[in-house]
Order: sequence, then C-alpha cells, then structure tokens
Amino acid sequence: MTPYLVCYSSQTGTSKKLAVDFAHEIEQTIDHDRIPTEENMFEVKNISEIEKPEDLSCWILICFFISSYGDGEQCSDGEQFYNSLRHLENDFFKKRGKQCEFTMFGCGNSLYDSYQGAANNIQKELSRLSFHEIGKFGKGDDGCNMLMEDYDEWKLDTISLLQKLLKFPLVQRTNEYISQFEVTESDEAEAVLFDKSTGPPYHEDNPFFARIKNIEVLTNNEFDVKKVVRVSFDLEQKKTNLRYTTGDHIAVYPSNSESDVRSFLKLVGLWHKRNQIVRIIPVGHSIRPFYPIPCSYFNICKYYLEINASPSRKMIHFIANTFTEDDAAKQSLVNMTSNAETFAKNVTSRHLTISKLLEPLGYKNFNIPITFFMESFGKLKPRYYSISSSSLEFSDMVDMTVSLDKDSDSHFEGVFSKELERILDDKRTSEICQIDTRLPIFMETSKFRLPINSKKPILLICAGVGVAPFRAFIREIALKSKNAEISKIYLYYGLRRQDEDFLYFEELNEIKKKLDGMLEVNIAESRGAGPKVYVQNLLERDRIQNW
Ligand SMILES: Cc1cc2nc3c(=O)[nH]c(=O)nc-3n(C[C@H](O)[C@H](O)[C@H](O)COP(=O)(O)O)c2cc1C
Repeated sequence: MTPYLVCYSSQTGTSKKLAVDFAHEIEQTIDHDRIPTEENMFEVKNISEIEKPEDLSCWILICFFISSYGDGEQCSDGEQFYNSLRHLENDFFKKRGKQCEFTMFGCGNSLYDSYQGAANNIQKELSRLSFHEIGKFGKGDDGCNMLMEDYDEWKLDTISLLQKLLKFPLVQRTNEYISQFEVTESDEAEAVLFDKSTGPPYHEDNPFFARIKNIEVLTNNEFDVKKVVRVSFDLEQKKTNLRYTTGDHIAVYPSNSESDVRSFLKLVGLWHKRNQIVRIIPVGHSIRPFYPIPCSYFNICKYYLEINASPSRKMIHFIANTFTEDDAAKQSLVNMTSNAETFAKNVTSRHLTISKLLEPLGYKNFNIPITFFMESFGKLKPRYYSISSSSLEFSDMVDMTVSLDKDSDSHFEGVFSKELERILDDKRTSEICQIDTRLPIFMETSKFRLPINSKKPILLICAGVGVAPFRAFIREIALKSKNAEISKIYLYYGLRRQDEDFLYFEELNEIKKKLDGMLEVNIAESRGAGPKVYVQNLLERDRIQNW
C-alpha cells in the first residue's frame, strides 16, 4: 500500500483527470533514486473504492478532488462514502490515536447556489472527525471557464507545501521536457480497436458499439444555426443485457473528425507517418495507456486522444519555453499567457484547440512530441446526455436529444456535434436514407426519477433541449394512464421561436389530447413576434395556482 492517496469523486471525469495529473506532477518532483521505494508513492483511487471511511487512517495524507452535482450534492460514486462518513462519531480518528491529514480541491460551478457543496460537506465532516487540513481549500470554477487556471495555481502552492512538509528528496526541475512515454515503431498488426469481442457487462472501459436506428433533425430553422437532433440506438438487449430506467443518462464516445486529426498530426510532424504502427508505453506508473498497443498514430488521434481539449495557460507557457526556437512564435505565446484574463479572453473563450492556436504561428516553428499531448490532454472523454425515451415504452431502444454545438463566430464545433453532422450528411446522401453507423455507448444511472405513486401534480420546468428527459417522463405517464390514475403534469417550456425550435411539438400535442386535460403545456417564447417571454414570467403569472 502506498503512503499517500489521491482520491477523486467525479460524474463526468474532470476531478478524475485532475487527480491523475496531480499524482503525476508530484511524483515528477520526487527523486526516486534517493528514496527506498520501487513503486510510485501517490496512489489514485475513486472514492467508491474506499470500502469504509474508517480505512482513511491507512494513509498518511489524502488529497481529495471532489466534484459537486445536483444541488451541491455528491456525485453518485461519492454518495455512499459521504453517508458513512456522516455516521462516524466526533473526533473519531483522534480518539483512536490516529493522525491523519488531507488536502481538498473542489470542482464546481459558481452559477449554482450550492457552489462547491459536495467538497464543502466532505471537508466539514473530515474536520469534525479530527482530520487535519493542509493548505488552502482549492476551488475550481467551471462557471467562468477558470477551472484549469484555478487548479494550476492551487497545484503549484500545494505541491511546494507538501514538499516542505513531507521532506521528499527533490529532483532539480528545468524547462527540459522528459517524456513519460517510450515510443517504438513497429511492423506488427494493429491491436483490435475498442475490443469489440468483449461482451457484457458494458461500462466506461468496455462500451457497447450500438447501431444508430434512426437520426432526425427536430428543429426547423432556415440556417440551422441551433440544430437539435434525436438519435435512437438499438440496445440489442437479448445479446447485451443493456438496461436503463427513465431519467438515466447515456454516455457516448465520439471520435475526432478526420480534418482535426490531420491538423493535429501536422502540428506534431507525424502526418506523413499517420499509418505507422507504434508501441507507446508509459515509463512510470502514474499514467496508464488509454489506447490499444500497438496502434497507428492516426487511430490514436482519431479514437483515443482528446486533441480538441482546451489548452491550459501553463501548457502554452511550457511550449513557448521548450518547443520553439522561433523568437516571434515564442514571444507571441508569452504575450498570450501574460495573465489569466488575457489567456481566458484570447484562447479559452474562443474555444481554440492547440492546432488552431499554433497554426497562425507556423507548425514548422514547433517541435512538439506527440507524447507531450498524451500527458497533457489524456483520453477522449465520453459525452453524457439525458435519455429522452421511456424504458417502460421501449426497453430495447434508447433515444437521446442533442443540440449541435456550433459557433459560427469562433468557428467552434463540438467533437460529437461534428460527428453527428457527418452522420446526418451520410444519411442524406445514401440512396436508401439509411445509416450504417455504430457508436460506443454505455449507460449511467441517475437519481432523476418520477415520484413513485404520488397523486401530487408534477411540475416540469425547462428551456430548449432541456426538454429531453421530460419527453421521456411525459411519454411514460401517458403509457401508465391506460391502466391507472395519473397526476396532472404542468410543463413550462422556454424556447426561442415556436415555429423553429419547439421540440416534440406534434408528439406533445398528441399526448395532450390523449390525456384529456391532465397535461398542460405552457410555452414561453423569447424571440417570437410578440414580447419576450421567459419561463420565470409564466411561473410568476401562475404562482397562485394550486400545484
Ligand atoms: C447537473 C449538474 C449539476 C451541478 N451542480 C453543481 C452544484 O450544485 N454546485 C457546484 O458547485 N457545481 C455544480 N455543477 C458543476 C460541476 O461540479 C462542474 O462542472 C465539475 O467540473 C464537474 O466535474 P466532473 O466532471 O468531475 O463531474 C453541476 C454540474 C451539472 C452538469
């Protein structure tokens, strides 16, 4: 067992990514030749892997990375841990003569009322149990695109504090880049991509390649600026045993577009070698390979590496000082990173990818090894969506409703949005209007559920594509209405223009007729011919109603 633990709780992977990075960075500062251990000293674990909170005293120090969900609540992987923690008596660890220390970094979004609720709650409980907190409580704010900035600043302070307290023998750091990977070219056959032969159970590390049964555009605007599509997947349940409950989430692994892969491989000088099979093996223990070995450069970049991730200020600063000898290019990057606000304005808020950022400075002026990006960007993350079908109605099929992320001003397009656009194009051009595409998916359970057997009215409030899970709930209630008494549903739905982006218009009208007064649809139109109306205006109007 290692003496130090880095423990994360995460819904969509941000905290996990930071925890892995933190362990990796601190390991890099330790001179392992002068310390009698063969393994790394910082182990990374998901919070759900800690069987009981009493076990926390096994480690000298625990560095927590905790994300908040719901209304300042724990992510699903952290719920059980937090509940058990709350049941321990005051000063639990002190009374047992244990001296335990922790650091805390929370991931949250300041637009939520309970900003950092989950991290705050764990911190409070640990202090009550006489865990001693070291350093500053770090808070990463996703709300103003500052999460990575906040993290980098906290990391710098925390690592130097831990170095002093734990008295590690330190390696001398320079601007020199030392790769954490060993790269060898190979003439072997490529390993199977996303091993399709692995059967159930399907999960994040073993997604199911689901066939797209149907894809349709739900919006109706001339220039398709805000396009929303419904995608239906065949779950092939008899074979896969994949199940979901209405209100759950579906996660999809997108792949990077060929043009993005081309730009990226040109940047790292490997486009001409794109089909070369390579073995890229991590040297230390802190990074695990997230791609098959051996694999071609092209496939690593297309299916596994997050090449469109947002570059951090620290990363660009390092590139300026380490990977270019061109003074003009260097100076331009140094200016860009001079302070957090300039960087956020010029890079982060413009959604610049690394290829787009460096292209105007000339790819030939940089000599950046692909391994640097493998360390910095990591694995292509799955994208999570609310399921918009009812499992009671269709157990063998799952629908999701996706708004395609496209910003014509900054030329930004989301990775999955681009892929869906391509699939729509393929469908349009194929003669029989059919699609033959499979995408890697898995299911994620959630706490978002209809009340059980309640006769109370149900109030559903949403805007735009937020109607997705409500469509599933409404369809489910309509199905139940055949055999049972149901609650009255009030839907408050904000949209821009009824004739353009009223998603599921016909479906909702049909259900409304069928439910005979038990579904009330209230539309707030913000860009229609009349005055701007938002859902809050309708709620204010109807607040006297007896919901
Ligand atoms: C549905 C939802 C609810 C959220 N609720 C909160 C919240 O109550 N408080 C908060 O500080 N952040 C909240 N967040 C923001 C996330 O904590 C933040 O984006 C974080 O970086 C996600 O980390 P993860 O990828 O590790 O799950 C919420 C995000 C989502 C999508």
